[in-house]
Amino acid sequence: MSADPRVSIHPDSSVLVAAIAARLITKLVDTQDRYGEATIVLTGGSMGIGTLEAVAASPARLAVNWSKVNIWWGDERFVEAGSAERNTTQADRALLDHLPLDPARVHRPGAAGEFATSDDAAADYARELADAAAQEHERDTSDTRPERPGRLPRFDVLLLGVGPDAHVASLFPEMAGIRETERTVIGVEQAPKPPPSRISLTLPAIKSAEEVWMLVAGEDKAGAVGLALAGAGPVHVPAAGARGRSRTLWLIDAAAAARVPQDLVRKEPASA
Ligand SMILES: O=C1O[C@H](COP(=O)(O)O)[C@@H](O)[C@H](O)[C@H]1O
Repeated sequence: MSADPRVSIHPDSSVLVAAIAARLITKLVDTQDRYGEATIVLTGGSMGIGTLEAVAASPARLAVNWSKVNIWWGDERFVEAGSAERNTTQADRALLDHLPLDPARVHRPGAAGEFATSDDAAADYARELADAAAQEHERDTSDTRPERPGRLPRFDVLLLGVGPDAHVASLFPEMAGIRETERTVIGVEQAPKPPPSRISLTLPAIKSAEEVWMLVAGEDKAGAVGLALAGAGPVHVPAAGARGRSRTLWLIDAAAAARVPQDLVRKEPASA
């Protein structure tokens, strides 16, 4: 089961990242109130890192118990550890280095130099996810949390940027990765956006998340957003396939919203 998309439009990218940060902080606090911990899947790219910077700038971040936040990544660039190209390095600099996280809960995908190929690093990340799922299943004796045995832990919120070509995570249009139905994580080679070697969650793994939030700004993304929301197929428009089990939220700015089908746009009440 997956949730139909809802669209929320903000005037520009700076309002957008501040609004996403506020939502994210609230979501983490609410989830921790309910379950004692919360799990997020981060994304790279302009909006992913902009959102983390906005969280770092918000005094409300102190309301979150960061030592009980589990962190995963939807994709990573398969380059050397510490490279500024890595989504993890950028996230560390933007936010994670400044938080009292529990290192055991921060799950960075492997790097070139640690693994021979992106496939090897992907297989290792898939194992780490499956281990976390098994531990979660053993730990979870309460009846408040749905039973989720399987190869993936519960993802409370999964963030995704969208490229101008409609790629999400490192799932690019027409490439083999977007058609993957069995594995949870794949190695990607010859990605059209540099760097060419990457690791990515697959669409089934993305769709296991409770909530998927699509973060998009800029007029160069308007075509991709319009096609994704008009019901295009995921092989041509990967963003169209990204859905959460209980919520799919498109958080976008006015420029990226230029081609959103009108019936999906939430009408704001007329101002007094
Ligand atoms: O390369 C990547 O691109 C996408 C989109 O990035 P953006 O800068 O166009 O917002 C990003 O979501 C992904 O994590 C990243 O690896």
